[in-house]
Amino acid sequence: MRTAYRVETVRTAERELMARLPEGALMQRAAAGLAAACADLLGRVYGSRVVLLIGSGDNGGDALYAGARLAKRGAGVTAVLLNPDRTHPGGLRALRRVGGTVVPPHRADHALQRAHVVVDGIVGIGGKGGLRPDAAPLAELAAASGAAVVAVDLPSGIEADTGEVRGAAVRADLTVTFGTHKPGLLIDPAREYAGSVRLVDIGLTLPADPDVEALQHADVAALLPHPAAESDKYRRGVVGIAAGSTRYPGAAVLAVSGALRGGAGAVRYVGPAGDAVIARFPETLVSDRGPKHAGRVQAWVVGPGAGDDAEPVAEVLAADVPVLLDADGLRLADRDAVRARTAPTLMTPHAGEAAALLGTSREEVEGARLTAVRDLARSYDATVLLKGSTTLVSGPDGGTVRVNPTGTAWLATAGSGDVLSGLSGSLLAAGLSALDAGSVAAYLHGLAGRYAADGAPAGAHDVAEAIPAAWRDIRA
Ligand SMILES: NC(=O)C1=CN([C@@H]2O[C@H](COP(=O)(O)OP(=O)(O)OC[C@H]3O[C@@H](n4cnc5c(N)ncnc54)[C@H](OP(=O)(O)O)[C@@H]3O)[C@@H](O)[C@H]2O)[C@@H](O)CC1
Ligand SMILES: [K+]
Repeated sequence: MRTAYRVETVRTAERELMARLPEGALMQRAAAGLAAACADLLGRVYGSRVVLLIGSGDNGGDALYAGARLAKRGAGVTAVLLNPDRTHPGGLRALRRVGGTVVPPHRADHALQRAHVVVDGIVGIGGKGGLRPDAAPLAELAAASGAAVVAVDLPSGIEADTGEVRGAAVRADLTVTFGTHKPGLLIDPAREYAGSVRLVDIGLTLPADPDVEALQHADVAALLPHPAAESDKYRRGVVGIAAGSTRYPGAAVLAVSGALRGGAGAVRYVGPAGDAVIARFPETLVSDRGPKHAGRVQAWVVGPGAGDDAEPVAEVLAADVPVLLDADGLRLADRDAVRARTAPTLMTPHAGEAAALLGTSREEVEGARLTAVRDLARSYDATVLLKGSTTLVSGPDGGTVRVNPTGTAWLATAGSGDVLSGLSGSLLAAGLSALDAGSVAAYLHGLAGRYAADGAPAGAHDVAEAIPAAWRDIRA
């Protein structure tokens, strides 16, 4: 599991550790890790040219000490001081002692143009808002220089706690972060600014519950349902799919295609697209009566391509089994009926649907995904999976939020959400909690999307067909 903690928690852990260590020890650990990462990037340190962008806090201190370590190994190091009077004094002394040079911001251009690596020590977890006017031009020069940009702790200008980007920010190729990931390094739009992320262990002791976590292969492998010897189809779970319409029969077919690959023992389809479903997947149990009379299921999926009929949504919400609400189902569901449910509910909106439910704009949701997913989960007392560039899953309490690490831009294709809802519903029927079903489905779906695309466009049905390969790889 990859975990991320917000700034307040990092600060507390930092204070506890600092009290037990000699002064400055923590910063030296950070600087050593940072210098090692820069050295790896440079390949050959001796004779290389490194430019440090230095703000007035400890983030700048880390960069200066790392610069001193590189200068000791023969790099030419130039520090650009944004605020000479408030520069970390020990770091500056260390750099000067080994021959590092210092220039003011208006003379940074020349050094930046010749740099191999630019180290962004403008601001770290002490920052608020986008870069200030004195720092923003340096970020632009760094981006234009062609040098590799290494962010110290996080790219300056992003919001560490939320992944928001509220103004100018540094675009890094590599971020060297200390003690723990910060939520902003895992969540878009900020994640895009971080490049690849390297974690340096500085010995922090962190609480059990992170703010954000990302499942890794081994976590998903442990959660995937596995049939026992005595399993029959009912014990493995039956998932009911109430989806599709005469206008959109394809949504039903795609949701069923996802459901068939999600571990449930059987898929029951209810709705007007039964003929299309049977033609493609003869193993489906098709019913032409409403969800209430369709027979027993262990979980329902309602909504993909369903049109305007609110009746099946209401019937499904009244069932005492886990329910997944997607697409039209989200629009047609009565909020109080969702809140009144005792069995788990999993809602799977994309940003536009989430915005409609929250009464805000799509841009607002995309810019503040972590806040949006938590707000929606609390407001509906449901688990919410917010689809998008970084898919997030929040439980009803808005506590630890899962971020999916396998997403790919190729998944932004028509019908891909229908496959995801069928897959998630199948995992719900197989007995996973709503949080696990949503995050495991997103993980498999993302991986399947990568396999299906393999560098070229792929349709939603290709993604569904690649799910078994993703599943096998995770279990391997
Ligand atoms: N935690 C740990 O365990 C460890 C932490 N360590 C390191 O310490 C870092 C935190 O250091 P920190 O607390 O000194 O704050 P930091 O990020 O340097 O920023 C403060 C300065 O930035 C300024 N500023 C603010 N907003 C700005 C903006 N938008 N644009 C431009 N400037 C802005 C602000 O200005 P002011 O408001 O004071 O005028 C103030 O001067 C942390 O990220 C890590 O690198 C490691 O050494 C060891 C282990
Ligand atoms: K930084």
